Order: sequence, then structure tokens, then C-alpha cells
Amino acid sequence: MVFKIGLLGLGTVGTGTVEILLNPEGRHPLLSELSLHRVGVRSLSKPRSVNIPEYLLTTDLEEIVIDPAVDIIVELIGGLEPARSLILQAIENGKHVVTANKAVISRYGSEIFDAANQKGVYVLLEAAVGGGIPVIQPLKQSLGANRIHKVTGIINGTTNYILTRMKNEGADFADVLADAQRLGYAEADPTADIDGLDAGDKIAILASLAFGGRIKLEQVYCEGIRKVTATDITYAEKLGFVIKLLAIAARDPHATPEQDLLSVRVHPTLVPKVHPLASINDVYNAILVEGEPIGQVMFFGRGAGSGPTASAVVSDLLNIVAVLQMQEAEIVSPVVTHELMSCTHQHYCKIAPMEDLITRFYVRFLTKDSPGVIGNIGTCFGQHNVSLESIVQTGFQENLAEIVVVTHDVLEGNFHQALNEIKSLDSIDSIPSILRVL
Ligand SMILES: NC(=O)C1=CN([C@@H]2O[C@H](COP(=O)(O)OP(=O)(O)OC[C@H]3O[C@@H](n4cnc5c(N)ncnc54)[C@H](OP(=O)(O)O)[C@@H]3O)[C@@H](O)[C@H]2O)C=CC1
Ligand SMILES: N[C@@H](CC=O)C(=O)O
Ligand code: NA
Repeated sequence: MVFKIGLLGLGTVGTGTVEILLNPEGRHPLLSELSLHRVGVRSLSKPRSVNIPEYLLTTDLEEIVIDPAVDIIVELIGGLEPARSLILQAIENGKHVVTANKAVISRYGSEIFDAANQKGVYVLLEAAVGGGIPVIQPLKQSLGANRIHKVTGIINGTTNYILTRMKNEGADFADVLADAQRLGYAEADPTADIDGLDAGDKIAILASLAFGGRIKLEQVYCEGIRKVTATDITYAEKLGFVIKLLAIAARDPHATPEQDLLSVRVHPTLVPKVHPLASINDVYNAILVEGEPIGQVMFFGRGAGSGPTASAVVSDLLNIVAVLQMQEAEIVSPVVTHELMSCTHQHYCKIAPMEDLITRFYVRFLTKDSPGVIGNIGTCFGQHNVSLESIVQTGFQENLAEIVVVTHDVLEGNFHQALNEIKSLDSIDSIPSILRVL
């Protein structure tokens, strides 16, 4: 039996997906059970790099999701609408769905998975996080025996490319961003990448899988890389760190079992050079999962791009075909979904406020070069229980002294209270950088 695919979108990922589907030789034999039935696009006249019969193409995407002949919808148009409505309509019409759309899943996952569970269909999304890197299915299945403590990822390729080039070339953010856009890594509107929102969508999805509950996206703290300067990258290097945009989801080790609080956040971070994520460069992604009893396990590879992302899309298709075949043979019920492939959690995870986070900080001050300034800074921090690992005057910028502080693990709320007081000291000119340290 051949199962029919309705593909929505024939852009970067859609094209990669069709390339795999049209060249099944040497891949999994189940690929021969799939056929491309319709392809929805915005423009029929656009030249395409894959050779598909013209009659498959349509601009009427709704027609595809309600077509009774279609078994599986592959949503690769991106964005929120009409993607959300098309996915829901597909589910309503009994279709399984494969999507790479982290924006839709992180915002409307509850609605989508509730609808899918009610209809007994699957919504699979391996491509939505880490592109081609298998991380969604491993969290759902292979790591299911573990209690996960922490997921730490470099899950945005554009920002990792920018930070890598800033470090290697001493270049400034704006110059490298322009290059990233010219090379096609960053979007024409790079806001979601640069401001940490894309990584925020992705860590919300990973946290939900790792900790078995839903996540409210508005509770995910997102800070991007716009304020990271070449100066900070150089100081970080001297102190033994590299700066990376990390997405972190962790159980709060200080919370009582009844509280079971999570911290879910995205921010530029000073990562010790010996840490496994410090050497992940350019557009590569990596996700480090820590749990009991597995310890540490890291997933590394290409987090974006046509072929790698399509690899994840097609792996989801294969999982669905395998189930559909068993349903056809009446080995499994067509109305009960496989627990390890569906998303069944109902409750929302409790997210701790950022003031309760315990972390180290790096902070750079510009001050008047007057006696006692280092002492005053140290005293303010001390009065708020912020213990310092190091405080050094690193040099001068014009006539201002530059002082860099690294704290021990401190309560974020205390740190900010201390900083507010420090800001009001006469000797402080400005605080150009505040970054967290892993
Ligand atoms: N690119 C990547 O490396 C990765 C992308 N993703 C995700 O994959 C998804 C697809 O991304 P990508 O392939 O890069 O996107 P593209 O912009 O390259 O392609 C989008 C496709 O969808 C079609 N389309 C968009 N809106 C509509 C609409 N309203 N009606 C009909 N057709 C529409 C476009 O048609 P037309 O061709 O006619 O313009 C195009 O074929 C997104 O959710 C993205 O976040 C995930 C991981 C990596
Ligand atoms: N814009 C994303 C692409 C894939 O999700 C990135 O840069 O990682
Ligand atoms: Na993936």
C-alpha cells in the first residue's frame, strides 16, 4: 500500500524533502511506500530546482488538507498563519502531520496536540529543533528511562555563525550580521534569530519533552546577541571562556519536590573553554542532555539547511508509514496512538522567575579613574550577598577605567539590586555589558 503525501511549501526544506522522496535508492525501504500527491506553494510560476510534474502544484493549500486521498500532510510553509489553521484542518480531516515549524508548535502546541489526540493522529516535528539532528525522538523515546535534569543547547545556527566570526576575526556584530544575510544564513528580517526568539521557541519544545509538561512561551526568558561586543569576546577569551547563545531548560535544584520548578531561558553566556558546547562553531548546533542514570549525552550536527532538515522531515514520515502499515494490516488500532510517538501531557510546567535563578555573572563597568572605585563596587556587591570571583581593572577606554567583574554563583535578584545601587555611584560612568556565566 502506498501512502499519499500532501506537501505544503516547496522552499528550502520542502525542496530537500522532495529530493529525498524522489531518490529513495539506498535509503530505508519504507520510502517506496510514500508518494507525493499534491504540493502547495504561493507562486506557480517560480522556477523550482526539483523536477515535479506541474499538475501536482497548487496555490490552494486548503484543498490539499481536506483532500480525502491524502494520508499525511507535511507543513513546510513556516510562520503562524495560515500554517496553524492548515495543520488543525488537516487533523480535523484525519491526516497525520509532519512539521518543521517551531514557531507554530511552541505557541499552539496545546491546541494542536489536543486535536491530534482526539482524532487519533500523529503530529511529528523532528525538524523543528536542531534541524537534521535527531533530538525530539531521542527525548521522547531513547532517553525515556531517565530523569532529565538539564538540557543545554546551541540551537540557533545564525547566531552561532555570527558569534564564531566575531571571535575569530575580532569583528563587530553589525558587520558580521550583514555578511550572514548576504550569505543567506540569516533571514532578511533576522529578528527572531538575533533576539533569541527562535531559540526560545525551540527550548520551549525541548523543555516540554524533557520535563513532560507544557510550557507557556511567554514564561521563557529570551535575550539575544545584539549587545555582545568584540571587547567582551576578547575579555571572555582572556578569562578562559567563549561567548555562546545558550538555550537552557533545567529543573531548579533548590526547589522542593512539591514546587518542581523549571528554569527555561535563552541568553548569551560565557561558556568555559573546556565545556563540550564551547567548541560548537559556525552554523552547527548541539544539544547537551543531562539526566539520571545516563549522565551527559550530546547531540551534534547541522541545525539548518535544506538536506539536513529534510532528513528529519523524512524520518518522521517513515515513523508514520510504519504505523500506517500496521493499521492497514489490522495489527494496531487506527484510533489509539502509540504512546512513544504522541504527545500526551496535559499539565503546565511551573517556571521559576528569573530573579530566583542562581548563576554566575560577568559584568563590565566604565568608571572614573578615581581612588576607591573598585572597593565601592565590591562593597555594594557584598551588601547584597553577591560574592565575587574576580574584579580587575582591565585598561582604559579614552579617559575611563574599564573594570571587569566575575561573580560566584549568586541569586539573580540580589545581583540586580546590587547593580542598581552601583549605577548610582558617582564614579560609575556606564555598565556596557552584563552577561551570565555557565
Ligand atoms: N530553512 C531551514 O534551514 C530550516 C527551516 N525550518 C522550518 O521549516 C519551515 C520552512 O522553512 P523554509 O523551507 O526555510 O522556508 P522557505 O521560505 O524557503 O519556503 C516556504 C515555502 O512555503 C510556501 N509558502 C509560504 N507561505 C505560503 C502560503 N501562505 N501559501 C502557499 N505557500 C506558501 C512558499 O511558496 P513559494 O515557493 O511559492 O514562495 C515556499 O515554497 C519553517 O517553519 C522553518 O522555520 C526548520 C529548520 C531549518
Ligand atoms: N533560523 C534558524 C534556522 C533553523 O531553525 C537558525 O539559524 O538556526
Ligand atoms: Na531535529
